[in-house]
Amino acid sequence: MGVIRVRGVTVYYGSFKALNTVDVEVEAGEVLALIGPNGSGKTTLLKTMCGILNPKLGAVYLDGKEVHRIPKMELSKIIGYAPQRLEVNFAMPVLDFVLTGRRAYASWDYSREDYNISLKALKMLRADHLITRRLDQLSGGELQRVVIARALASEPKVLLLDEPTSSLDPKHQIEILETLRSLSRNFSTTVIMSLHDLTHAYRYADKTLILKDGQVFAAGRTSDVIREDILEPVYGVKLKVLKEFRAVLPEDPHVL
Ligand SMILES: Nc1ncnc2c1ncn2[C@@H]1O[C@H](COP(=O)(O)OP(=O)(O)OP(=O)(O)O)[C@@H](O)[C@H]1O
Repeated sequence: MGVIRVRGVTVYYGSFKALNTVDVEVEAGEVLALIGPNGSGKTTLLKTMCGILNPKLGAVYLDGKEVHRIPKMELSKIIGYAPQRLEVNFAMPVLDFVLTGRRAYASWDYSREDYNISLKALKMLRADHLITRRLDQLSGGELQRVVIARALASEPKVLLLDEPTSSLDPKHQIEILETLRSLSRNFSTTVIMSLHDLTHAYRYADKTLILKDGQVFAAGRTSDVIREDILEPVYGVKLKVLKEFRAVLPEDPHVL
């Protein structure tokens, strides 16, 4: 459970083609990094994978079933999505918000188990001290951890995360990436995340997909894809892949 196959997916916003015949396969328990410049289609691909957007051509399959044919409630138990931007009532208390990740399980009210699982998700994200706060009282990084906790609260087989580390300090970045990796290794959770930090992709992803202008520029095992000759034409900057540190850095033009 948790196998994702994206086949020939083409997505339009009006007449603009945001994704063009994208193919990718992710096995259960794998971590896939989606990388590429701003506007290359990462968010669009994540939203298509979780059924928010409909492809004009092609399809996304989850364990062999077309995602758009799976009833929304059933799908929300299998796929957890942590968006980059939230569209919610920001006056909502943190715990109530995380509990919405359990909506598909609740009958008419949340059970003790729903509360316990939500609290466990907040603990995993080191955010349980925030349960009495409201969303509008949180810092950017605190809110980001709470949003990821909600995605975890549905105990999904597939986790889709849109730039999960973008607002976090280095310690919380590493903690979240380690948590995601341990979910993949220990519970076979499939993790698909868009990232701008190429070092994070290099260190934490089994596979990497590079998007450029809505098309797959390169895809495969991360060590085969994170290469200077592949990344430089995508980003249009000189980059150094430091294998011994498993890091990717822009070259400093001021160092001769
Ligand atoms: N609702 C929309 N209507 C029209 N165009 C859109 C919409 N959402 C995104 N786009 C366009 O589709 C393209 C892909 O956007 P997307 O958000 O998927 O890129 P991204 O790779 O996630 O970018 P970023 O790294 O900046 O978050 C961009 O050119 C964007 O302007």
